[in-house]
Amino acid sequence: MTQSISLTRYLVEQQRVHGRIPPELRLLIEVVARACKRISISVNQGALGDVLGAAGTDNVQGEAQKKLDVIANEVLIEANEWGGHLAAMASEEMEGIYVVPNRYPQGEYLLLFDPLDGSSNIEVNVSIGTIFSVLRKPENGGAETAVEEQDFLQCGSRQVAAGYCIYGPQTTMVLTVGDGVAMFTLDREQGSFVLTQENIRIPADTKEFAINMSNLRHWDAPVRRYIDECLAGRDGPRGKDFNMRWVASMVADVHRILMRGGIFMYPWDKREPEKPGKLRLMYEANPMGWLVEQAGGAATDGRRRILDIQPGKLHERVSVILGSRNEVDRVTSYHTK
Ligand SMILES: O=P(O)(O)OC[C@H]1O[C@](O)(COP(=O)(O)O)[C@@H](O)[C@@H]1O
Ligand SMILES: [Mg+2]
Ligand SMILES: [Mg+2]
Repeated sequence: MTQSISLTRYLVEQQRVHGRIPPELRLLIEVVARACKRISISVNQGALGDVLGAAGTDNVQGEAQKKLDVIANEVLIEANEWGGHLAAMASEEMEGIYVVPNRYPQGEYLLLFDPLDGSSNIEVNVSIGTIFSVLRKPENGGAETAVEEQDFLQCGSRQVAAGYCIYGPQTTMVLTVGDGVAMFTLDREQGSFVLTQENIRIPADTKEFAINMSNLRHWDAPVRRYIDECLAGRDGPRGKDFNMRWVASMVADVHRILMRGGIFMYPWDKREPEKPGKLRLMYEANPMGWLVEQAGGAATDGRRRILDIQPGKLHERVSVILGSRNEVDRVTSYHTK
């Protein structure tokens, strides 16, 4: 019988054998994974646990919060604030950054998260997830300097770890520390994440696209052209039929793309022209963009590599095109030519 490898063992090997991550980062990822296990329990309780429905509050983006958005946010903060690995956290559900209180040991990392992605799917029992990104606190004055929002405004290419946990038929954590993408499935009997796939690769070509088609009339010409060509199928310029999937949980759509390829798009559209996109750069597009690149795919906003975008603010939005490399390159070329 082959021995199963837990997330903890995988991370210890990344640290000790391969020297890819320092011990503090390993411990930080383990705490995030523990928090995700806790969130998974709440998600599974559903109607039994009084966790469904609206929280009755709005977040900083003016979106109505679900009870689970708030619960997941609290779980992540409580699990991480006393561990000693973090200087501060930022979340989709909090307007400003959360600086680790000085009664707890201070660390060198910054953690960003979308505590519950795909909130519109909570009540209908469709996959949702937690997305996270880890940056290093910039060395702009030593460990004693107070951390500020400005410290978070780093390009995605500076991430030191990123991942998501999807709460679906299985609870699965997908992670990169910059050396490929690994997947861990939660073994509920053992209570631990077990390595179930390493070195995930996204095929360069695909016949599957993911976009919210109801926004078609609002799209810009390059996106419209790309989708029109897909819809024309084998009779059109692409010479092949395409399939469409849209879960409306970015975690679930990206997970499918990591497992079997595809392209995901949430582009800029004319409804709110001053808004660059719907999705958030720092805790949705950056971690997902890095995972996809680490699996051999690509991620752009139509013109720029997502990971090269310099954020101007914490909750910055961005247009997102990611997945199978040849398709992303094609849509990007439609924008730039
Ligand atoms: O409802 P729409 O417009 O299809 O948008 C779906 C997209 O919005 C999101 O739900 C936004 O994330 P949140 O649920 O964290 O706000 C993505 O996960 C998803 O891809
Ligand atoms: Mg989200
Ligand atoms: Mg969310």
